Amino acid sequence: MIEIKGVSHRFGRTRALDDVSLDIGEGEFSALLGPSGCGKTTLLRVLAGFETPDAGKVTLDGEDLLSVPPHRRPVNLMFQSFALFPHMSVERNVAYGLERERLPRREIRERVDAVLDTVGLTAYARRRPHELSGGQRQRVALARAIVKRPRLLLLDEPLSALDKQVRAEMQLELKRLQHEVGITFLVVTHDQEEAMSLADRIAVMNAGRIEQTDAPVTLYERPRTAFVAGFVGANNLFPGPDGITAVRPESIRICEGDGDGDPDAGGGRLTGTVVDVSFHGGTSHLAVRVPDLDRPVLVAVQGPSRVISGQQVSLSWPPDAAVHVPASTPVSPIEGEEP
Ligand SMILES: Nc1ncnc2c1ncn2[C@@H]1O[C@H](COP(=O)(O)OP(=O)(O)OP(=O)(O)O)[C@@H](O)[C@H]1O
Repeated sequence: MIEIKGVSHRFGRTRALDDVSLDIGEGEFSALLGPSGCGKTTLLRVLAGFETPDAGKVTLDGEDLLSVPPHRRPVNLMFQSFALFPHMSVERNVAYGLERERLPRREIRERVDAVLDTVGLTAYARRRPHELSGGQRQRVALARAIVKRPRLLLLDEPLSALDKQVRAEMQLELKRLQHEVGITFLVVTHDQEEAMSLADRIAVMNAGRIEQTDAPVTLYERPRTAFVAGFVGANNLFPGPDGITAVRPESIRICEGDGDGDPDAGGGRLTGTVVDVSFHGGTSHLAVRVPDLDRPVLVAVQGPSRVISGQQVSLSWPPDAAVHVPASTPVSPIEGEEP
């Protein structure tokens, strides 16, 4: 549906977008994932029409989108801050965009009622934003974005203002909604767990570039760059002569002592000292300091850990647990500057 091809954009010497290409299919739930400042918001702004890129093309169903003014694009951007009108009731907030389009009153009424029902806010239609919880305000913002029936809904860090529990609820809600309304969603987040739980496909961005676009499981199991391996989920990155070997914490077996005779060894083996153990309910996380490695090795085990801090342990993993990625040269988003 949407094709982004070779889009680049600079702010002064900052390369906010550097030759970005991405296809988004109809009805897909995609995510742009990357650290702060990597260009995610700039790409959304390009799609919404608030920024004109220096180079590249964007098409919607094969037609140029960049020459279409923002208010004529079938694209809606939902902001981080929700930007609700404080003096208007929930239903007026939701109706506002349709009133501006001068739609017949009856149609506005019907569409607003239907969308409030979809987001579960019918009982709150007369309230003002300050009389709502954070999660409810989030739903109003969503209702307002969906009621206009855009082809593409862009969501910039949609859940960042919510506390952890409401966030988890709203993640489920967002997925259900997307399914129900059949609108194509593109969400921006710097939270990899959120991207993994929401999206069918994730584009991982780093310094203005997309490093890999894949389904969450593929990104996790087959990262193609060291950045993706380190950013998507916890990982151990071991430098080697011809690249980096990435081994997930849950793939590492831990044995007390030097581990002689461990039948699983074959991928790799290291010995070290446990420096931290933390219990997370279903799993425990251990940090093991290994001579010659800058960072402790992370190990995840099921349930409580039998091993305690200060103990000598051996770590091993089977050959198929190791993913080899090229040692990427770090890139700087600032033109001409050393990273
Ligand atoms: N209007 C602007 N003028 C100058 N530089 C800008 C402007 N907007 C963004 N930038 C720079 O462009 C780069 C990309 O910014 P962008 O807002 O797209 O990042 P982001 O990935 O959305 O970050 P965050 O997660 O922190 O919102 C950053 O280095 C930022 O400082």
